[in-house]
Amino acid sequence: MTTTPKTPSEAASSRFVRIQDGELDLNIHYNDCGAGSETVVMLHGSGPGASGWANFSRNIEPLVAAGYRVILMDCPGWSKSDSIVCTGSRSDLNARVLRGLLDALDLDRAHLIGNSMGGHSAVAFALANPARVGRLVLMGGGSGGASPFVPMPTEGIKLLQGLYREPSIDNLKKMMAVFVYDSSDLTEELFQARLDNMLARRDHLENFVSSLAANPKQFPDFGPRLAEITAQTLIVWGSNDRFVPLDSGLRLLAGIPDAQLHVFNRCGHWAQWEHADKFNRLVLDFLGH
Ligand SMILES: O=C(O)/C=C/C(=O)/C=C/C=C(\O)C(=O)O
Repeated sequence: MTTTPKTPSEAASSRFVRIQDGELDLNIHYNDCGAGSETVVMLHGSGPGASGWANFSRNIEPLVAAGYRVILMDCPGWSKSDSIVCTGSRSDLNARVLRGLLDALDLDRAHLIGNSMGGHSAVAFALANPARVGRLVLMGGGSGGASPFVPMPTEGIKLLQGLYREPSIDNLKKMMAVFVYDSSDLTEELFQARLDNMLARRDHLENFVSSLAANPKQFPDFGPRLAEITAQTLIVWGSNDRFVPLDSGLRLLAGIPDAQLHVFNRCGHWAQWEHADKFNRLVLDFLGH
């Protein structure tokens, strides 16, 4: 009889690692779930109060049950990881930290699933460490750069930056209303958890604002380098994404040689949450399970 691997709780899977690389010396938090010969790393988005565990709450269990080891890395400046002012490319900073984490865990290679900033960071990692990437899944992100169709910064990013500057429940609700297609799915419990996460780390909020002031373009445009990506790539987007518009996904599709794009209607910036069941099936099929 086979037994389905169980997903541990956040507390039971919570770990820290110290990453030292050149001028970087950071205590980084991650969750380590499941066991398997293949590892999937999930990288969260850049919203205030985001974390790997919160961004991927609907996706961890199916991957663990399918036999993957799932690692959720909290990027520097989010959740229980150390805070930082980032004056250069945040995508590349996160990629360096991820390389340090994989080294510390003795992992040569992993599949990467990145949401928004996590997608930008996954692409930065794939460009710098091509041999260490299995397959790439990019949702609502993968490269910075301007949209020819939508005013930039987008309405969602303006609300996100406003929330960093004035972290209040009203500003959180304003941002979340634009974040997903159907905001009736958002519960008071979810708002409260997110607000608690934000307010628990005011240093992260202040450092994000200082980072933006020092360098408004935290996520560089990888457009000219996308053809270098050798990993098979699944791009997933919501057609109603008001944070990072769908044409960014089309640019990734045009640039990454071995890529496919799946677009959900009635979906905003959180495809892995808004269409979790279909998203999980897509990803498991793409990864080969
Ligand atoms: O500015 C960008 O290109 C990226 C924006 C984000 O990463 C926004 C992400 C928001 C979340 O995923 C969140 O959970 O708040």
